[in-house]
Amino acid sequence: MLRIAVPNKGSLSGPASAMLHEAGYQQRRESKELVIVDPENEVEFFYLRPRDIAIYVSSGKLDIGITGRDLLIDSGANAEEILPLGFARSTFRFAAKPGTAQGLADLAGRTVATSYEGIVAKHLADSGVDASVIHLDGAVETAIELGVAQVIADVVETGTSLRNAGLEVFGEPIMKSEAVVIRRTGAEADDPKVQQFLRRLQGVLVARTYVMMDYDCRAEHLEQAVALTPGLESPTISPLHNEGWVAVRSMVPTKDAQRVMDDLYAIGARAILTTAIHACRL
Ligand SMILES: Nc1ncnc2c1ncn2[C@@H]1O[C@H](COP(=O)(O)OP(=O)(O)OP(=O)(O)O)[C@@H](O)[C@H]1O
Ligand SMILES: O=P(O)(O)OC[C@H]1O[C@H](OP(=O)(O)OP(=O)(O)O)[C@H](O)[C@@H]1O
Ligand SMILES: [Mg+2]
Repeated sequence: MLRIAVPNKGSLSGPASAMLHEAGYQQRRESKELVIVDPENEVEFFYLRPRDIAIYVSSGKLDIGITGRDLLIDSGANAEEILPLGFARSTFRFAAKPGTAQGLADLAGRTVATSYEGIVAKHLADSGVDASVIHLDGAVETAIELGVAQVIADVVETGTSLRNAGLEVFGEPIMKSEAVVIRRTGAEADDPKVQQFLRRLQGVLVARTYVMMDYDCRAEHLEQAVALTPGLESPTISPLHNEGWVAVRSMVPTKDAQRVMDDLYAIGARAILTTAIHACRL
């Protein structure tokens, strides 16, 4: 049975369970459940604190886990990212009161408050900056107002939390993060159970990213049309009863679908339809 760690709280928890559910796996029904078995899919899910997941996976007791890239790196655990999942996207940045710091050099001799001590200490050491780091569990934005630190390093998504605290980011982003699937570094790469699990999640990612597009066009416009809708491999072309016309079927990135439909219409394509993809294996 494949043993998988799933975040039990915070920004990663809901979207991770939703993705697993979409991939056909059973998920827990209430938030107090710690472990569930999905016998049909031969998988056991362990609901763990997001910060602990890399540690469990690196110990080899669990085969794979879902966590944040920033949490994985911060943990320093012997685990590696094998599939980015596209949710819980954020950047990790320094911030301070406006006008008090412009770049890394301004950190020298100051105190940085953060929940991600591992990332910050390494970044400072790599940059040769001598600053102190103080660990706080959360709500680090308040540390400056309360005089515990002059600078913070924290997760930034919309920037609302920083704005509310009267702070501004400075310097280059320290890293970009999103939810990722991880496994123990050096674990057997082609374990068929792991590969099947990854294919299912990749199927969800594709279903979320693409729509299926169908349309009819005149044969003489086919090359132009196909250039607009090249698909993943190559589009399917079928003859129509009306001579000189063909039907085309191709996968199109959802974000481009409306523009592609306009462009197809402009070259004379008609009956242009898009439909959602619910699941797929590439
Ligand atoms: N506002 C946010 N937007 C996007 N991703 C976020 C946000 N806050 C945290 N994350 C991401 O979630 C992961 C942290 O999960 P964790 O559960 O520790 O924190 P949280 O979501 O802030 O929850 P909490 O602090 O309530 O426990 C990290 O990968 C982080 O980048
Ligand atoms: O840029 P934003 O959209 O405001 O999002 C970023 C904020 O979200 C998270 O905080 P959370 O609400 O989880 O509280 P925490 O600081 O206690 O973790 C993170 O720690 C930032 O504070
Ligand atoms: Mg948080």
